[in-house]
Amino acid sequence: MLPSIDFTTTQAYKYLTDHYIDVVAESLKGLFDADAKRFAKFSVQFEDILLDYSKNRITDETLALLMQLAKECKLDDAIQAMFSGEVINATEGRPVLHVALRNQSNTPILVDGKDVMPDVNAVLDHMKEFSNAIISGSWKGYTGKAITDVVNIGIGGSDLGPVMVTEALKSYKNHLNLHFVSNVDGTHIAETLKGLNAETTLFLIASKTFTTQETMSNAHSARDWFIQNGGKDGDVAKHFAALSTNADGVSKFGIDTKNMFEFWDWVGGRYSLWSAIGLSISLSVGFDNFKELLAGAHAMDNHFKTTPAEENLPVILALLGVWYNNFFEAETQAILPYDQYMHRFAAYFQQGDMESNGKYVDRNGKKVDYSTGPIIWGEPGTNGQHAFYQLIHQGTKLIPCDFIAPAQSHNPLAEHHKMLMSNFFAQTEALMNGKSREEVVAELEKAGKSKEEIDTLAPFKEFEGNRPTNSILVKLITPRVLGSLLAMYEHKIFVQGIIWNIYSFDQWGVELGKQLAGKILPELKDDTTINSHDSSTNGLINQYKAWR
Ligand SMILES: O=P(O)(O)OC[C@H]1O[C@@H](O)[C@H](O)[C@@H](O)[C@@H]1O
Repeated sequence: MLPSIDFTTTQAYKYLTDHYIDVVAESLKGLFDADAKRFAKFSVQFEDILLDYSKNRITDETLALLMQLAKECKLDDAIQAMFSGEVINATEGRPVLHVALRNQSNTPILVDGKDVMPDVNAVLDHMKEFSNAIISGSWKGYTGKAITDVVNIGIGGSDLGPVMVTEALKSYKNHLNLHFVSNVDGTHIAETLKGLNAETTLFLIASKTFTTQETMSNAHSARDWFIQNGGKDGDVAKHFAALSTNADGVSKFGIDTKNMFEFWDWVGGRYSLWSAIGLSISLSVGFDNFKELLAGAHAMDNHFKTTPAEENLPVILALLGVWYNNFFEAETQAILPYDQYMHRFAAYFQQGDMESNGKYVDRNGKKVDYSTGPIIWGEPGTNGQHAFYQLIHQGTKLIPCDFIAPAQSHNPLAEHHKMLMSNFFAQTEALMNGKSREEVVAELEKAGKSKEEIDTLAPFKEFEGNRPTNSILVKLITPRVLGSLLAMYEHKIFVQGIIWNIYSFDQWGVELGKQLAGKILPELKDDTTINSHDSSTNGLINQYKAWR
């Protein structure tokens, strides 16, 4: 059982409410001027990851109060409850044990009194054996040729993680061509299959439930394509594998359960890249690198479980997020990786964070009267700079940003990486310091502008600064570092869910749309005029029918 505490009734929350008034009056620039040790004080290193959170609108007291808040919300008990396999996903009646999937120290983790580690390890062994066979070419397609292309068919958590990681680790990639099909829009699979050869293509049907409409439709279309292109029913086993918790569904589809890579209902979809759902990752970068990814996550799990809150990366990030979300009323959180390989990182955590903490009902079933999960968004730097940073610098909204960058590049071309990094450093400095009226005026004077021109232009060129950022500087994006980074954000989300007293591991909010689509689909079969909905929905459906 998770503790259930309304964080707005804690002592710490009351103190933070008063303390906020003082902090709002402070400038980050002033806080840095007043304390030469601010960076040393507000930064923490874990292996090859340095988190600098000094450019946040906090003081020693803020941090102490946020830590007190975590304590009053019984965060330690909640962490203990998750790692020990308690049923903390209460609305689905399940434990939450993605940490078991990367539990490289193999300590027993019990679910209903049974250690899950032997099963976890057996699937990892199966993934290793299969990956090696496909990569080495010893696994042959139906005409005796080796596999050249792998198509992962899945959506949500069965897509976003594998896509993001295979992109982030592209420099570790082998000769296999990876493709990902998620959208039910036929364009996605049709465009993917163009140019593929059925003799050398392997399909991974990735679905925890094996019932998801998009994935099942794409899987059936893939099988039809396979048969139309020369494969026989009996050849399916050589070209289709399933990653799922649903053995019945898999065999009904016609995939040999020998080619099924199992996982369990205690793995949430958006936390499943560490499970069999990660098979595409293992195929793309090799099993050893996949294992390194798991090892990095495991190291972060241990850090999260055992490190005092003051030094604990996920806890610090989470509490800073609460500070902005609930006191500064920030609505969003930007994730800005200065690494092209990580271009799907923010998209991945859109699901990770927003599906976990986008809830307005607390763990007592009551509607909350405070703000919960933020809107997560972001694009890689420097592209974002030339698109939406205007609003971050001079807009009316406060947008806390996480800047992430590797000190070393996998592609050290000429001056590229230095240029990239100069932007990474410059942006957080600019957001913090801004540019005062005096500086603007001096610059315009130097450029020879008249007094009148200066008076007109100056307000537009001023930056008030004081905009908070975290800098996450890593040595190099390796599988291990990536694993740690991902686990760091996962645990951040967990901590915030505990503070906000919500259930972070269900996703009932995605069901209603699915249900209604299920009702509407039969209505689209023929051209009968529809009048069973509101006038807008009827009007749209009927116009669609007229135009199709
Ligand atoms: O892996 P499945 O069962 O096909 O589910 C895919 C996705 O389906 C969505 O409906 C869920 O909201 C996601 O959490 C999930 O990842």
